[in-house]
Amino acid sequence: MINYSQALERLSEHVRPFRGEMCVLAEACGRVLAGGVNSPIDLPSFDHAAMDGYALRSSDSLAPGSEHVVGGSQAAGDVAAGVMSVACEIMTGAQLPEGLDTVVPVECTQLLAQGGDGKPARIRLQETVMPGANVRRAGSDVAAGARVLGAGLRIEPSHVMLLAALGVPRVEVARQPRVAIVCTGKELQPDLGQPLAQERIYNSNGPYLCAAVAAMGGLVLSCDTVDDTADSYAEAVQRAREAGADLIMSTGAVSMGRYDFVPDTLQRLGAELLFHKVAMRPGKPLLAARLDDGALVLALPGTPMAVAVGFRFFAVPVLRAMLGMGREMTWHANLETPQQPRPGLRHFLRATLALDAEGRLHATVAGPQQPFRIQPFADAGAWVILPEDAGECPAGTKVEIASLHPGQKLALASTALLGALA
Ligand SMILES: Nc1nc2c(c(=O)[nH]1)N[C@H]1C(S)=C(S)[C@@H](COP(=O)(O)OP(=O)(O)OC[C@H]3O[C@@H](n4cnc5c(N)ncnc54)[C@H](O)[C@@H]3O)O[C@H]1N2
Ligand code: MOO
Repeated sequence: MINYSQALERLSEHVRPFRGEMCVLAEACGRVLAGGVNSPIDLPSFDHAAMDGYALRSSDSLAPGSEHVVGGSQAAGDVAAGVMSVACEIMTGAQLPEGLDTVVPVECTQLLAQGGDGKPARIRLQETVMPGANVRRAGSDVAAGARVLGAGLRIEPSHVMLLAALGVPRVEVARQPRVAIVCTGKELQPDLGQPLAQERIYNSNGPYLCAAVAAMGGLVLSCDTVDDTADSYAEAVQRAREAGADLIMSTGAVSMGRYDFVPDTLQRLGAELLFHKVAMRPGKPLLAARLDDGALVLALPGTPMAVAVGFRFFAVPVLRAMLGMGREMTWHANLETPQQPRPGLRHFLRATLALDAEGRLHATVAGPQQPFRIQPFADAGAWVILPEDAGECPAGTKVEIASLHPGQKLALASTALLGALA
């Protein structure tokens, strides 16, 4: 049986990063940059005041008690005043008049005289002002031409703020992977609003995969529920292929049972089998294949945690590679709960994370890890990954961890210590 690393490598050989396409900024959140972005402008684009007050010349006295004639007023959005040789009333965000280079906050001044228009005419400084104080220099955040975001970055709201500030109206992003989902099983009830017949179960894998694909930045083309016949499955795969799927994910019918028709059906469709059965728990019966038009098929075992593991540790790397995102960072934590994994299998365990007072990360593996149980998955914050040769793992063992949710950063269990770790 193939091990996890070999299986992933075999799959990855068939994935190339997708071409880029232009996307307007308003729709770019969650998309992945296909190329780096350089700043077209300085940010800020002009020297401006950081406080409401008065702009001064640092060549004049800035000592407490010094008096200054105020010769104008400048607000954010005002066209720059010409060269000034006396103080100027100024508002936060306003351009500094040429010749002035320092701003004193209004509360650090005393108003001595007003003009007929009610505007300040003369002030006295009450505190020492440092030359250059309270001025935000042009380019001090971002210099024109600087690389601000790199290719492979998933665009988050913070990136949208930066790109908007730079006046970037659209960005080049990787084309979204098109994913079709096929859930097999005559026991499945896809309509969640309907009461269950005694012999049926709600289809939870389908909605999970739809949500997970979308969270990873993929495009769900379809989510079919089909019965336990090879023909229905073949037709659903064929439909997905014709719709232009890059990745077809099915659930169920891939193990040893009488109705486990997936391997034979894919072969009948002319697919190249990449592997079937991976030395891991849960999700061992997983199968990967490639159709002759290049679409990849991940046939996940139907058990809910086999689907979760298959998605997180096979589909996510594939989608990342299609999106040009590169490999994920590896994180580690101290194991809180001793484990005796079965030798030769890679184990993926649902766990919660917490930080201790010294900032060390600890992982507590949820009690029994039966693969049909969904509640511990919903309660978890991360996966603990034990390699095939982990041996006995006492408490305190340093273990690899991965974020529970695809496309998401690690979430800590302790609400007091919620942190951005990745
Ligand atoms: N004799 C053996 N039996 C089994 C083996 C084995 O090695 N030898 N492997 C077990 C393992 S491990 C798994 S995982 C399952 C995988 O079986 P299938 O891929 O054929 O999946 P199904 O039998 O169709 O379903 C398994 C389980 O999951 C439920 N299910 C299926 N689809 C959904 C869905 N969309 N939403 C919610 N739940 C779903 C289904 O009702 C079954 O309970 O095989 C073991 N057997
Ligand atoms: O792959 Mo299975 O999920 O261990 O029952």
